[in-house]
Amino acid sequence: MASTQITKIIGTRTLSVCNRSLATSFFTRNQRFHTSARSQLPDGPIPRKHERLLGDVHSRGIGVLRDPRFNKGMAFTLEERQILGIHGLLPPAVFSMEEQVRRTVENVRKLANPINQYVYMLSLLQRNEKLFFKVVTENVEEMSPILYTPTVGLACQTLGHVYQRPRGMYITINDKNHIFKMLCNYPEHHIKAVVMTDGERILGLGDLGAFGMGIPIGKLNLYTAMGGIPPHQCLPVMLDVGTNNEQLRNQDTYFGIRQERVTGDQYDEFIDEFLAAVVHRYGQTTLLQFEDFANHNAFRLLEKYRNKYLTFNDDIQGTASVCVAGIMAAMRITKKKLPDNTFLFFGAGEAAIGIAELLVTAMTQEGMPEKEARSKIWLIDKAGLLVQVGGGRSEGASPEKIPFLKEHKEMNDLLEITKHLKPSVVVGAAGVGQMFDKAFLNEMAANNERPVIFALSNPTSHSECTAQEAYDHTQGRCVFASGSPFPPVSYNGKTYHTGQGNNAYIFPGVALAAIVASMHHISEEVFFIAAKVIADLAEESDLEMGRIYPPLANIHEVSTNLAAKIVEYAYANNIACTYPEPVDKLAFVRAHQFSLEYESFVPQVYSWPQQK
Ligand SMILES: NC(=O)C1=CN([C@@H]2O[C@H](COP(=O)(O)OP(=O)(O)OC[C@H]3O[C@@H](n4cnc5c(N)ncnc54)[C@H](OP(=O)(O)O)[C@@H]3O)[C@@H](O)[C@H]2O)C=CC1
Ligand SMILES: CC(=O)C(=O)O
Ligand SMILES: [Mg+2]
Repeated sequence: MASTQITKIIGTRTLSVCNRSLATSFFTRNQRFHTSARSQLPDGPIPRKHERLLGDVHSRGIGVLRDPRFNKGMAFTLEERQILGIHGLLPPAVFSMEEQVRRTVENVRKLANPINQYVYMLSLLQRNEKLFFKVVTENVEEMSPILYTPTVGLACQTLGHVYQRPRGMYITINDKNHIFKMLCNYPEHHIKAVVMTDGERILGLGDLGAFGMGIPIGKLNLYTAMGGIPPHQCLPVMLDVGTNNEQLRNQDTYFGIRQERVTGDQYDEFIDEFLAAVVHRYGQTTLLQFEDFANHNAFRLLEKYRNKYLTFNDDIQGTASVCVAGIMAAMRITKKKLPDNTFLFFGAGEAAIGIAELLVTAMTQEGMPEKEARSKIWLIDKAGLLVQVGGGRSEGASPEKIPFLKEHKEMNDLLEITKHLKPSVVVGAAGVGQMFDKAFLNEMAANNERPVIFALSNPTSHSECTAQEAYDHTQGRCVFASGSPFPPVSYNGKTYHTGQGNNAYIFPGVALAAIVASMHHISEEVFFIAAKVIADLAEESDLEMGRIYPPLANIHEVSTNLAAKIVEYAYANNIACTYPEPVDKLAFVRAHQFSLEYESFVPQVYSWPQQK
């Protein structure tokens, strides 16, 4: 023969059938085939670790259809059906992925009830992963309210009914001292990101215990749909230490441990052990995202671990970033500089304090001394305005509130405070719905030509006001954003598409960068960079229609560009461990993203160059 014919095989299943070693390499390299891998592979039996990894890959026949990572439903071609031994197991028609996407969207629309839509989509994920992510990514504005806020809140509240199949890991306080062994039960070996919650502050819905698992699952679905992070690299975790929600504990469908929350040293040791076990199992640069922990744990755990692990708190830092981005973009409408404003926060928790701190950074970058920047920011908590009152208040204030305490008389009525302080920017982040009423919004409009009003609390039922209310009661002059999405608003013959001030604009891009660059840790500066990138990506046409964020429909591209900027920062500041440094950061990021297209299972033939 003039040239040696070999088979280049695309598609892990066929590959595994022909050559186990090659399949191992193929799979561990994120489904990118390298011919050079052949010589690097050890002979003999594949180590146990890979055996499990390849467990499903060996199967032909019905197993292919039952594995969501490889199933294409009726998109398998006749040739593939024959090769894989599934011919006859499907109806004869062959549909394209585009047809499948269209039909899925139609089916979702037919289900008017959001929770049914959520269940439908999650069962698609459990059936056909590629199709799920293709549908969500290409229809993100329509799908995000179903898979994320507000419906995910409802899904968490009813998770006992909605639960279908295992996803992620449930680790309880009773598993202390065994967590590493438990992690070894997880079938994926290449986890790069863990999103975990203990369920104590789920959105604005309070303590939902183990039902809070809906949130890490939802966030990680967005990692892939909005950031292109491969789903097999993501692990959602519920850290179940009990729940203080007695009603929930007594529900017959409740599936968490039925006891009050464990606190103190036991809790801390549990979290410590979990984090150490994760990095022991998956490596020091595994990203650890804290999500929806209660305030009393969130701040201190962030302080404890921020320089020890690759970690961030989404509710504090991600929210800060997206809100400051929104405020910066809003300044292009109000024509003010940040230091020209008075900021008032309704709420002084994770979200509000995180935003306030990043605002201080932003104002100091504009040349304002820190003390003066802090003087521009006022916060309200359950006890009213954060004031010092002869030092009495500071005794009770948590450490993160102290830098914002003011020497001022006590006040606790939002309207009175607004009349008195005349803020130009108000941010609602207390998790209490309907606090921005007509009188309050009228007052904001009376004091400002373009009042900036953010109603960040989630889900929609906890939003401080609706978009329609904000426009109606400010004569259409407000600059509005909300944590949960609102449909377009009509006021005085004009339609406004309001922006979603949600950390979903931040965490997929930050996580993508952290993963691909194997960042050592995530500094505060990363969130400031992210805020600037997102603020700049809002175009004049967005601002004109009332939207201070780039359209959610573009979020995959937005996250990709954001990640590239952060990767650049990471290499410039020596916190990237991936070697060598890529020249083209954007191309580097794209090369790591999950492909939304089906892979072919048909072997392709090519020739080696003729040997002389
Ligand atoms: N849009 C987004 O991307 C995000 C939105 N959020 C939303 O923000 C909300 C708050 O979250 P988070 O900051 O983490 O929660 P926290 O529990 O940390 O903070 C809540 C804050 O609101 C204050 N508060 C509660 N009730 C009242 C009241 N009746 N009057 C005045 N203040 C009150 C609390 O006061 P005290 O300190 O006295 O207890 C606390 O300061 C939630 O709805 C959450 O969904 C959160 C993260 C991201
Ligand atoms: C969006 C989010 O993280 C929250 O509401 O908690
Ligand atoms: Mg959250």
